Amino acid sequence: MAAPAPDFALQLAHVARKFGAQFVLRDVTLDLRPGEVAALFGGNGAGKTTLLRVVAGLLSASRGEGRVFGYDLKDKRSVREHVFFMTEGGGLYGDLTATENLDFTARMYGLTAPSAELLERVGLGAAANKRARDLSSGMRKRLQLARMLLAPSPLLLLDEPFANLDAGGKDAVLTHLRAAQDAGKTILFSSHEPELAGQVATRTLTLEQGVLG
Ligand SMILES: Nc1ncnc2c1ncn2[C@@H]1O[C@H](COP(=O)(O)OP(=O)(O)OP(=O)(O)O)[C@@H](O)[C@H]1O
Repeated sequence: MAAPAPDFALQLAHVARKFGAQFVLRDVTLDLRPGEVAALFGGNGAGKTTLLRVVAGLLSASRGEGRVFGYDLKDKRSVREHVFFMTEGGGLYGDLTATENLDFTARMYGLTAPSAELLERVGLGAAANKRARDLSSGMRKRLQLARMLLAPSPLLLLDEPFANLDAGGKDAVLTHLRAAQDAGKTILFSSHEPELAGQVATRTLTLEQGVLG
């Protein structure tokens, strides 16, 4: 691959990933420019989460190359510094309360503790003192959304951000994704909900047979 090209938020060239003998990703090539919002579709087991994990620096590619803001995917430390990866449970500490989880996230990024208003913004004001493990699945998703609002990372990777949310939660995700888009962030998110995803995505991608179309 050519020299780092930081005018791209993400570049993937012929990325493959296998588990055992099975190739889940066969040949994924993708360029995302800063500010693009890409929705990633594909049936169950198509490899969406696997692709997000490769981009997040959590899984290595079996073949191919990629860069995040010019940093080689193999330079996992630099990649992780530029990426926020939102999954339902990832990055949450079950024993800590919602407030403590956000304080921890803020410290991780070298920020001061966020105000209680942040939890209000995602509809979790009443659950501030509940431990993460005692939150419902949708409430954990909202807590993840609050973590995303804190993260200074320029590339946001979101695994099914609309799943397990009620109508208000889905609206909150849309609102905050639009705000992140307005702030110039690049976003790649997987979804099974084309109607919702289409309200924010500037691009749609589909994974099928390990190839991106
Ligand atoms: N760590 C792993 N070890 C072995 N196989 C794995 C591993 N992670 C994922 N897979 C397999 O890779 C395939 C793709 O899984 P992945 O979770 O990426 O799909 P997905 O598109 O996100 O699916 P869904 O829409 O159902 O969430 C599946 O067959 C899955 O079993």
